[in-house]
Parts: sequence; C-alpha cells; structure tokens
Amino acid sequence: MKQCIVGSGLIGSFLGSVIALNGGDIKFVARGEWLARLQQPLTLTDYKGHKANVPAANIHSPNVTEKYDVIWLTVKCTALKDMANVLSPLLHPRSIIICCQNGVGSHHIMLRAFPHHQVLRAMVPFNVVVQGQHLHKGSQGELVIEDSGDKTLNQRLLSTVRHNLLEAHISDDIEPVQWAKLQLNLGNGVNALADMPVKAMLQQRPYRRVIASLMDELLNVTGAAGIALPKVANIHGRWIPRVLRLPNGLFTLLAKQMLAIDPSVKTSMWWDLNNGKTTEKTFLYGAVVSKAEELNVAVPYNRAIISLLREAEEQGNKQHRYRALSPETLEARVREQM
Ligand SMILES: NC(=O)C1=CN([C@@H]2O[C@H](COP(=O)(O)OP(=O)(O)OC[C@H]3O[C@@H](n4cnc5c(N)ncnc54)[C@H](OP(=O)(O)O)[C@@H]3O)[C@@H](O)[C@H]2O)C=CC1
Ligand SMILES: CC(C)(CO)C(=O)C(=O)O
Repeated sequence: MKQCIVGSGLIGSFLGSVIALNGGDIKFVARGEWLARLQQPLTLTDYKGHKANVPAANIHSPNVTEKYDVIWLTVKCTALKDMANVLSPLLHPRSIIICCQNGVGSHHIMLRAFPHHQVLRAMVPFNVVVQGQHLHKGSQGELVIEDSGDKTLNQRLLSTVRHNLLEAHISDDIEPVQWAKLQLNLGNGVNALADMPVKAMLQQRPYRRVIASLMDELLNVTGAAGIALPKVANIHGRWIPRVLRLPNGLFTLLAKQMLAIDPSVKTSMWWDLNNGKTTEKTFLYGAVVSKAEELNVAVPYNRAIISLLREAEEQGNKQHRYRALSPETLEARVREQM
C-alpha cells in the first residue's frame, strides 16, 4: 500500500514517521523548515516515555509521476482550498484521501474536489510539539479513523499506524467523535489569544470560564441536533465545563489529569497566530455557529471569539505581533463583543 502524507507539519510528520517505523511504504509532501527536518533522522517520544529513532524520510518528488493508494491529508483546514491542485497528480482512480483536520465539515471541500474518490475522516486527539529534530506527542488519545466500509482496508489502515507511540481505532460514526473533539478544541482560540502554554492557561480561572462558556454553547447545539457525544478525554465532555469553572484550588485537585500535560504544549491555533497565519477559527467556532444557526440556538461566545481572533490576526499582520489578552481582559472583551 503506497501512502503519502500531504502537509507534513506537526501531525503529518509524526503520523508519517510512525508509519515509517511500522515498515510502511510512505512518502511526504513537505516544504520549508519541515522539508529540511524530514531529510534528517528524527526522534519521536511521547508523554508515556516511549521513544523511537526514525531515519531520514522519503520525500515525494514533484518531478516524478507517482500515485498513492492512501493520502493522509494533514494540512490545516485553511489550506484545503488549495489541495485540489496538490492532490490531483498524486491520485489514481482508487486512491483514498483521509482528512485529519480538526473541526467538523471541512472534508466537504475534498468531497467536492474529488467526487469520485473515497474521502474518509480521521480525528487526531493528541498534541505534538517540536524541538529541533525531536517530535513529542504531549497528550493522550487514540487516533480515530472513519470506517471505510471495507474490513480488510480498515485493518490495513490500523496496522500501518498502530505502534506503542500511537493507538488507533476505527469508528463507524465519526461525526459525533469530531464534535466531541471540537469541544476540546474550543480552548484553542483562548490559548492563542492568551499567548501562553495550555497548562499555564488552565491554571487561570477566567480563561477557564471563557472556555467553559464556549463549550456550553457547543453542548447546547449538539444537544439540540440530537448528537450524542462520545467520551474522547479522561472526563466526559458534558462534565468538562463544570470542572473548568471550579475555583483554582478545587480545579487543581480534581482536574489532575487535565493538567497532566507537557508544560510546553501550545495549541495548533497558537502556532498559526504566532506565525502570522490565518487561524482555523471559521472551521472550529464557525462550525458551532453554522449548526446553531440551523437550529436557532444562541452561541454568543463562539461568535465573539471569532471576532477577537480576526482582530488578533489583523493586528499580527500590521504590527507583526498581536497583543496577548490577560484573563480579565479576555473575559471583558468577549462580553463586549456579545
Ligand atoms: N498541532 C497539533 O498538536 C494538532 C493539530 N491538529 C489538527 O491537525 C491539522 C494539521 O495541524 P498541524 O499539523 O498542527 O499543522 P501544521 O501547520 O504544523 O502542518 C501543516 C503543514 O502543511 C503544509 N502545507 C500547507 N499547504 C501546503 C501545500 N499546498 N503544499 C505542501 N504543504 C503544505 C504547511 O506548510 P506551511 O507552514 O509552509 O504552510 C505545514 O508544514 C489541523 O487541522 C489541526 O487543527 C489536531 C490535533 C493536534
Ligand atoms: C490536542 C489539541 C486539543 C490541543 O493541543 C489540539 O487539537 C490542537 O492543538 O489543535
């Protein structure tokens, strides 16, 4: 099975390196600093203490015609619009595209671009941080791959990714899984605006209160839509807002597992905002807002965060650096936007 990672950043490089460790036939479409990094050996580790060394990767050469059976699409949602041109030369008629983006619904862009191909979704629950040639999986969770409808293919996909560095399973109902993950990702914008590691952010109650309100709105929307969210973190999503609102002392005591993350972990949205890129705001918060509009549910916090992120992106473009929001300012600014 010839496989290719398209969009080799944090998630793609980690996933592809695990496939290489498993002996998979895998190449990478990479550019910039990641191309340079993948051309050298890498070390992979995880928060449980597993470690593996990976030799230099096989890079896909745009000058050679090469088609792949499986494409793991690991670009940000914001890059999907450019993927028709990138993927077309890599696909044969039976190639499968696996969309690994956060959020809900962005795979439709690929379904529209490639209506004759099978487009599957995967949910990536864990965080990856990079330091030089070292990729570290800093948090827990199993990769969830959408059921392809073909048991043999499902097994082949699982065996290509399963490793002590990466647990994975198949889901025959991925959309609720994506909504459950999206609930966790509603912290991404707060993290980006706070401009600090996730662990430090979670230690400040006003930041947690904003995240809790964003999550309450998602729970109202999924409740109204009749979507039953599966448990994708240590605590079921329905309890997370309550836990987040606890005073600091109680929170530290009861949310030990939530705080058991590498102190350097920052969300993917933090990386985008800090690199002056457009964030995935309309694919994450925007998915909540669109569903809420369909169902006539109020989601003022999710709308407000989109505005604040847009403002921060504009500031970043003009001044090369956006202003981090203190927890009190963030709460006040969110209320002001509502
Ligand atoms: N980071 C994390 O810990 C997690 C991320 N996710 C989700 O996974 C997805 C991927 O995120 P992440 O790995 O962080 O993203 P990254 O930005 O680290 O990686 C994406 C890579 O794709 C490259 N790329 C974009 N467009 C093209 C193109 N046209 N041709 C070739 N390469 C291209 C980017 O290059 P360039 O930078 O030059 O644009 C970048 O190297 C997102 O949806 C994210 O929300 C999910 C769980 C955790
Ligand atoms: C794992 C998590 C929730 C936080 O890092 C993430 O998905 C992201 O950074 O986008």
